[in-house]
Amino acid sequence: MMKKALTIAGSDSGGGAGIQADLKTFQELEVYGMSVLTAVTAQNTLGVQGVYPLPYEAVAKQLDSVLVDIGTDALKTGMLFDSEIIEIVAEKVKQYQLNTLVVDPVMIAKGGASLLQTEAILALRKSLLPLSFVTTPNIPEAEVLANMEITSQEDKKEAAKRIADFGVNNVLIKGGHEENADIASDLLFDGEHFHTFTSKRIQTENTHGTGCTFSAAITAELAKGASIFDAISVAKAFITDAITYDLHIGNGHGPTNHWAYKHKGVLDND
Ligand SMILES: Nc1ncnc2c1ncn2[C@@H]1O[C@H](COP(=O)(O)OP(=O)(O)OP(=O)(O)O)[C@@H](O)[C@H]1O
Ligand SMILES: Cc1ncc(COP(=O)(O)O)c(N)n1
Repeated sequence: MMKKALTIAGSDSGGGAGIQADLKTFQELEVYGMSVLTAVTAQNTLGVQGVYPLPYEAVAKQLDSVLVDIGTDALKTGMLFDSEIIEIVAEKVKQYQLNTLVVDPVMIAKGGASLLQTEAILALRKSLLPLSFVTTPNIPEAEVLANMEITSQEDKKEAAKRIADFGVNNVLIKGGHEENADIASDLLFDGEHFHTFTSKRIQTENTHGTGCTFSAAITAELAKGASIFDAISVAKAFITDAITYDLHIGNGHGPTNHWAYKHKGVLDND
């Protein structure tokens, strides 16, 4: 039977990040994709022109509709906007006993627009992280969650441990923002050991939606029953291909190519 994955996130009208990136990734990795919208953004490759949160009732109702009838094998969160939405999601995760929760703690879009109110950090730490199987902060997000600066590999390890202390089983700190490195290296702390997942760093402006796509790929693989290690390995290959075959769409930071992982052969022959 086809496995199911749910994303709880914001809409990116430009199609590169948010709900749209998640559903494209679920489709490519062959799981049945479902979505609960938290907010609509007016967004393109140049930035975010508007943010419109949905009524709280709409978020709760979408969750009930999906979970009462269809259920899910894994779920992820992206843009959650404020603490009230975080509390609703946490309640529903408990109510429906959902164990395979991936929290991508989206805070700020590339151009600087806020996708999470500052007051919501506490709710993220106290209510959602303790219910999570894995969280995938980038470096600035890890700094906020762990309440420390990260300037070295040792700092990264310390931040991962501090975030794990909130009660999340696996912490994966992504290295996409280490722009001076010649590799893109992500650090996993599984509560006991550290592992790194590394690829070459690709020189491109077209990295809109990398974080969303990466966490969606992890979610899809977990839904299919993969271990955390195998899920991250596939997701790393998926995002590396998606960035390698980036799309030159729009006039700013273009999106990645969700099609590339499974269709490299066709793209190479183009
Ligand atoms: N230029 C790059 N070359 C190769 N891999 C990259 C590059 N940029 C990011 N990645 C990889 O993409 C994944 C997402 O990481 P990143 O740190 O960019 O997430 P993010 O900051 O949440 O995304 P965004 O920058 O889109 O908000 C990670 O596996 C990271 O290593
Ligand atoms: C609706 C929405 N959600 C999330 C992101 C962050 O995207 P990313 O960190 O993957 O670039 C975004 N730009 N828009």
